[in-house]
Amino acid sequence: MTVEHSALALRGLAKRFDGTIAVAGVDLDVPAGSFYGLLGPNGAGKTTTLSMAVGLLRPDAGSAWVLGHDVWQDPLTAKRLLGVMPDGVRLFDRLTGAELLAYNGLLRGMDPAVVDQRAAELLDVLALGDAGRTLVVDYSAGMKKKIGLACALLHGPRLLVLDEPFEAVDPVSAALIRDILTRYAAGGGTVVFSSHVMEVVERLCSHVAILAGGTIKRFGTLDEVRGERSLEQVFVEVVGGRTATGEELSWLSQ
Ligand SMILES: Nc1ncnc2c1ncn2[C@@H]1O[C@H](COP(=O)(O)OP(=O)(O)OP(=O)(O)O)[C@@H](O)[C@H]1O
Repeated sequence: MTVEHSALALRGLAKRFDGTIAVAGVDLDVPAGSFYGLLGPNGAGKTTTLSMAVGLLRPDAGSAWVLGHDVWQDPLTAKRLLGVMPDGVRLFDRLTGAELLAYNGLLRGMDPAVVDQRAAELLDVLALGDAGRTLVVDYSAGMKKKIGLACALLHGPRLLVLDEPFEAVDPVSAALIRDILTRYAAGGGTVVFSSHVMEVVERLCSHVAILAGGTIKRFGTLDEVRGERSLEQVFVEVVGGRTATGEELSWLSQ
């Protein structure tokens, strides 16, 4: 697949922090219209890869393109097409949800009337309308994920990149986020998200990549990657999980 035909294309992305190689040369093509899950254990390099892919962290080497636009050479065009929910949801959190959405929309140069209308709809659909004057800093973890998603969706991006959107989210909010993402993808949008949760990835994704030790170990459609097995089995095999022998921690038995 060529860079022009992918919603997101990564070539040779690499990043080192002091002595640690966080990402060791990632190539990936995310087809337009796909729902792409990036799986990996803690420390695999998911956040670092996605941050470089969306223009938040400058790579040591490599390039990223959003719908054919180079994220680092032409960031304005790429970022217009892109909605991002970063890890840890770095938000301006001394604002209410409505204020935060207004701030985001106006920063993007959107018409204030459109921002107001979309913000009200997003707050309503994401069940954040009742939060009223509550500041985002006082939101629960799940509410912060939802307002982060609302900020990412506000300008109607063609590609959504979400870092751990389901982490620390209760089942009701998770179902809501899933529904919104499914609708977004059905409407022609492309979603890339990182996760440790196999069940969510298996349920939602058309494509999956497994990242470990800073490189992509497997990628393809969900069926190509898991074959006859469960995604969890493939993941554990690829990542090299440790199996308990039963002899450790014997002092835990009464
Ligand atoms: N700012 C930083 N400074 C130093 N080391 C970092 C920094 N960011 C990430 N690393 C290191 O790079 C590696 C990859 O981290 P990264 O956060 O990308 O992994 P991850 O797959 O997102 O992990 P998790 O699932 O735990 O969030 C880790 O070894 C991490 O300690």
